Amino acid sequence: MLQITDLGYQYPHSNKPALDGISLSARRGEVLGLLGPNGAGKTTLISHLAGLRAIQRGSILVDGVPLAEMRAEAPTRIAVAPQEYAFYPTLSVRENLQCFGAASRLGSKLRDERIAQSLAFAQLERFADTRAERLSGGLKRRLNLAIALLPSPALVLFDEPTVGVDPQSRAFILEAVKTLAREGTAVIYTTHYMEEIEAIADHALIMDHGKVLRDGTLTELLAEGATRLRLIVGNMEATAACSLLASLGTPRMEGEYIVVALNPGVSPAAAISAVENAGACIEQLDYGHYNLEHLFMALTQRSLRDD
Ligand SMILES: Nc1ncnc2c1ncn2[C@@H]1O[C@H](COP(=O)(O)OP(=O)(O)OP(=O)(O)O)[C@@H](O)[C@H]1O
Repeated sequence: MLQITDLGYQYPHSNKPALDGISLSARRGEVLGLLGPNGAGKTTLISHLAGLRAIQRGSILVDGVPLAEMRAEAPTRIAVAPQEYAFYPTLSVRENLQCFGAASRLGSKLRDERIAQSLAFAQLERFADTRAERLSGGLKRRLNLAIALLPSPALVLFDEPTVGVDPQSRAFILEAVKTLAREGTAVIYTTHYMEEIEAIADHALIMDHGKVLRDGTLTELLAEGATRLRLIVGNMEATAACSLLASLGTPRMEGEYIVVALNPGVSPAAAISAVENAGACIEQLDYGHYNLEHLFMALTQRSLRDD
């Protein structure tokens, strides 16, 4: 549905690109999770899709048609549910939807139908006559969602939609996003919360410094983590053990532990033998597979939430 190829973008007066050759595709019926620490380039990417930036390098195609052309013909096919509240605070929920419905150029009959459907989807019927500014944080996010869905977009971009919402609304939003994809919409979902990606994404893309570091189905990405060995060695300096293990995987220190992501085909037994054959003893050991957080940290050397 959406094909981005080699997208590059550099802000004026900046000395490095915010996007540096991003390629990705999003499909109908699927959630693409976009993960990246602060400054990775997520917002710059989304603002391209929202039509707010002219393409400097590369291409964005929607069903084979260049984005700018598609936007001119059907401006409401792509919707953005932004991070910030995007509604009129002094209008009621229904008035907001009427207002955005008119702006989307929906005919009056279709508009009423879509308002009713969006209210129902976001479960805001009870609050239809409440002024938007009186809603709780979670309900405000749901109003953002209802507004984004009003024109039945084919692609919806969510920019960290659960930041600062209560757990109940968060669960509701995640379920709504999944339902949306199941009903055939293409969804791109950016977040700092790894567990949200694990809960709802079909594909995930990890980006940093304007580049894609990994792209794959969730199963592929989690399998890629290879075996992760965590150990404490005795009779040998940890730095020496790390140098020894560097031929079998990627070691790093995590507190008193050495954590090694083993290279493909290297068994935990081989790593243990290597350490023991060099005269060290293993004082503590456990091993398992990466979760998305481990993979993310191994790729970016950063935590998602170190901001
Ligand atoms: N208006 C701007 N002018 C110059 N540089 C900018 C501007 N906006 C963003 N940048 C830079 O572009 C890079 C990508 O920023 P962007 O906001 O797209 O990242 P992000 O992944 O959305 O981060 P966050 O999670 O903090 O929203 C960063 O290095 C940032 O400093």
